[in-house]
Amino acid sequence: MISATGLRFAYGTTEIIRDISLAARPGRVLGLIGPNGSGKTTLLRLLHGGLTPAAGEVLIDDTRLDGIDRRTISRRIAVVVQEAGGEMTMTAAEMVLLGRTARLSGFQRTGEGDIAAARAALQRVGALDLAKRDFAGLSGGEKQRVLIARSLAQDADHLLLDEPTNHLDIRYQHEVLGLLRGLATTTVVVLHDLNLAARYCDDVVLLCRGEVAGAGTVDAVLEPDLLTRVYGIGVRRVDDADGLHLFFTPLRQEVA
Ligand SMILES: Nc1ncnc2c1ncn2[C@@H]1O[C@H](COP(=O)(O)OP(=O)(O)OP(=O)(O)O)[C@@H](O)[C@H]1O
Repeated sequence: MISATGLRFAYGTTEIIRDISLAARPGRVLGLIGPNGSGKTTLLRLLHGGLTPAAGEVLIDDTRLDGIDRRTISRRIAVVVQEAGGEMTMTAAEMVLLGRTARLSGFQRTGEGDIAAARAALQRVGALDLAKRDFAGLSGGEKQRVLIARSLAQDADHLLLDEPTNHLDIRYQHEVLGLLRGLATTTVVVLHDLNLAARYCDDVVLLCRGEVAGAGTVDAVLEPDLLTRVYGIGVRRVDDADGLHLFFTPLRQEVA
């Protein structure tokens, strides 16, 4: 479980996160949604210790995050962030193996079991055929799947992902999010696509200018009036046997 209470964070004098509290539970997917610049990435970084809050606290299974050493954090929390991996010279399989390294202690080296786990993770994201390819030479979507495989190989009990569907084609968007949905981990995912959030998240936190504009189940938060207020776009919602679906229409602009 990941819980945060009264989080505040500022870049310089500009407060970006204003008194945010949330709870993410094992076996559930919590979506962080909200307009550009509303603070989703900043909040995600606060949740894995990439940034330190000015106030408030983050608990990982009842232990304060700032009291857990870096090594334990990197074993227990797997993170998939935007543009990770850079131009490092390694194969896709080696990139995924890095997820296993986080689990090893001291002078332990990766062994047969780690290689098998890395292969299994690549297979789960449909990327086993990329194993021997140079990571830097992969397409954006291929890299993204390899990085998700790395986080799965880590076998952490907490999984945080920043826009994991970025660069993925429509099939892999659904496959990857469907895969996340089936995990026993505590999963927190930043998503822009509200229909994907509707389908694959259990709960969502809707951010607006660094504050929580709505939090709860997908059904409760993805309400047209609230979404129109936060995003400034017309929203129509249709609920059917397949779940809830949102349709968007630009609001008419008043021209001065
Ligand atoms: N390193 C930084 N220094 C100064 N301001 C920053 C920095 N990183 C982010 N910000 C600002 O903090 C605010 C929140 O950014 P953040 O990336 O958390 O938003 P977001 O909701 O993830 O946005 P997006 O949907 O566009 O990815 C934005 O106004 C952004 O310009």
